[in-house]
Amino acid sequence: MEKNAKIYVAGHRGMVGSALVRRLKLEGYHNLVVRTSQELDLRKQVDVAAFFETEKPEYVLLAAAKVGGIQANNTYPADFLLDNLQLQTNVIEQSHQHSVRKLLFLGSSCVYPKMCPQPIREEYLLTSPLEPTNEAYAIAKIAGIKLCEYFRKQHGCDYISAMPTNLYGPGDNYDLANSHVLPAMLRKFHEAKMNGQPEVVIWGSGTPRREFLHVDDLAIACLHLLDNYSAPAPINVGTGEDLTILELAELVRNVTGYTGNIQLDATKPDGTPRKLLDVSRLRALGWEHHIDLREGIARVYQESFGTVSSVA
Ligand SMILES: NC(=O)c1ccc[n+]([C@@H]2O[C@H](COP(=O)([O-])OP(=O)(O)OC[C@H]3O[C@@H](n4cnc5c(N)ncnc54)[C@H](OP(=O)(O)O)[C@@H]3O)[C@@H](O)[C@H]2O)c1
Ligand SMILES: C[C@@H]1O[C@H](OP(=O)(O)OP(=O)(O)OC[C@H]2O[C@@H](n3cnc4c(=O)[nH]c(N)nc43)[C@H](O)[C@@H]2O)[C@@H](O)[C@H](O)[C@@H]1O
Repeated sequence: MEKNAKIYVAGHRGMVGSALVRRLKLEGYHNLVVRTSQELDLRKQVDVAAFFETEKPEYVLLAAAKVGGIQANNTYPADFLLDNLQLQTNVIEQSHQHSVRKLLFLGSSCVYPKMCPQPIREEYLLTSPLEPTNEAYAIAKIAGIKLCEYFRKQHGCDYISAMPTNLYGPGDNYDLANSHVLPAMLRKFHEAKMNGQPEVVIWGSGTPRREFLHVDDLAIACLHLLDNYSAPAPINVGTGEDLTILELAELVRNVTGYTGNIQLDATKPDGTPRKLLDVSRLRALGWEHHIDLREGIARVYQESFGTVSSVA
């Protein structure tokens, strides 16, 4: 991308969108277009069309979405399917209508089948059933991947799809009911330490394995893909390393300096047993992650809770 290119970052106040804006500015891109959801509800087709007609962006980074952790996905499946289908379809269609030069669509590792061989290669998409707790969100994301693929096939549009693993970083959601596991654990362990609580309860069996990537590493990967990737297939973005939820809890306990016990709540769902991404395709393009998980958690803990980690 040229440094003066007009770039629309959809979802710029979110965790991913704000990381993209920080990285774009750092790399000297200054012609950025942004709108909050209050200013432009991307679910409204007419408003999205008017926005593209006025702004005519050259590049689109689609980081707006309805996002949440396992419980939010499982509780509000109609919202997750409908909101995401509407907003992504409007943005992708209007990008075509207004001759956007390149679009990056953000999917998620949950698009892959529940019982995928590990590590997950991009070609495993749509080979067997999805994990039920996030089926609605995954179906919306698969529709987005396919819409990008089909616009490329039918109209020659340079639309690409990145599949990030579970992300964390500045600007994460810390709501205990709707957040992802890492921000939830940071908050739970921090509050337990501050309040002198004897135990912290974490959800499920503790045995599912997850892979975590700092959102600043993701932002670098996204810009790298915009310059170096042009193909219909989605491309995985992750570290290629995972750990169990119980191991993660021990890591977060250690970072926060909490000394109490960890209790498991088996009434809560585990979700998919494992979703480790095969990141060889992206590595072959010259990208590697830089932020180690322990270092990243310590950094986020300090930024979000104003507390220096005991192990940083
Ligand atoms: N978080 C993860 O672990 C993770 C993992 C893999 C992939 N991803 C993908 O990364 C992308 C961004 O996720 P995130 O974690 O950054 O989510 P987030 O922090 O919740 O941010 C989402 C953003 O989307 C915007 N948005 C939502 N509904 C909208 C609407 N109707 N109209 C306009 N804007 C709307 C919001 O804008 P306002 O702030 O203005 O309301 C918000 O800033 C998503 O596509 C997600 O699938 C995330
Ligand atoms: C990246 C996102 O991943 C999401 O799946 P998924 O990794 O299971 O989402 P998380 O909500 O991060 O949960 C990951 C694992 O951590 C366990 N866990 C333990 N304690 C907690 C807690 O306090 N809060 C939360 N949230 N989990 C907790 C949870 O049961 C699950 O096994 C999908 O639902 C989304 O669609 C999206 O793809």
